[in-house]
Amino acid sequence: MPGEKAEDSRPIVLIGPMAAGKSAVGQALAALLHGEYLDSDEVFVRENGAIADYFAKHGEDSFRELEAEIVARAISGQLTVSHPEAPRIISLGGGSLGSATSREVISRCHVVYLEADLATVLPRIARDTGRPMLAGDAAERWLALFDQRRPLYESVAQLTVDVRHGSPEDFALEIARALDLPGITAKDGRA
Ligand SMILES: Nc1ncnc2c1ncn2[C@@H]1O[C@H](COP(=O)(O)OP(=O)(O)O)[C@@H](O)[C@H]1O
Ligand SMILES: O=C(O)C1=C[C@@H](OP(=O)(O)O)[C@@H](O)[C@H](O)C1
Ligand SMILES: [Mg+2]
Repeated sequence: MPGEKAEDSRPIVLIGPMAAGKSAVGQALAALLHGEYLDSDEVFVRENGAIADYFAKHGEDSFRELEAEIVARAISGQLTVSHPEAPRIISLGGGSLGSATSREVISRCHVVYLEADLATVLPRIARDTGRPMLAGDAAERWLALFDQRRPLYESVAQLTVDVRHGSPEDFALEIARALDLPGITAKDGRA
């Protein structure tokens, strides 16, 4: 019908560096859209225990293999428990795009890159947050990994959101509007 937005069942996938807010924004977006929220790290922990413990026992390569399998299962709908037509919002771990398979798998989704900087994430990573990739000098590690991974984020992003100033709810609304999702108006978020 004229003026009506077409249904679009592609999942919305949030990517970006550690502590940018992928999980927080993903949850806010799922709440806004009455959709299902999935988080690759949460699935990993449910199935394998704490990420830091897993790294210590089995190493990063083994973590990445399992992470890529989880991403594939999440995108394909194998982990979905809600109504098949409910919007799906999937937050990925910051290092998941190192996998070429995962980059390929998410190319069929709305891919939203949460772009942050060190000043924004510093208060969030200053204490131990259970992220083994930030062991040692967390700020230095974050910057080095961001430098290395930024081209990957940029290469797959269909929408980039600057998350330096605002709340997860602000960014959720910004994403919903930018993707022109059914049920969202420019004014207040819901049709
Ligand atoms: N926009 C925001 N403003 C304030 N705090 C935030 C914001 N986004 C995330 N946070 C907080 O920062 C921390 C890291 O966020 P998280 O969503 O886990 O990041 P990611 O999943 O990208 O690693 C959490 O404690 C979260 O509540
Ligand atoms: O960037 C990374 O290599 C990692 C990011 C983490 O997820 P967040 O980006 O949600 O912190 C988690 O997957 C793991 O600790 C490794
Ligand atoms: Mg997260």
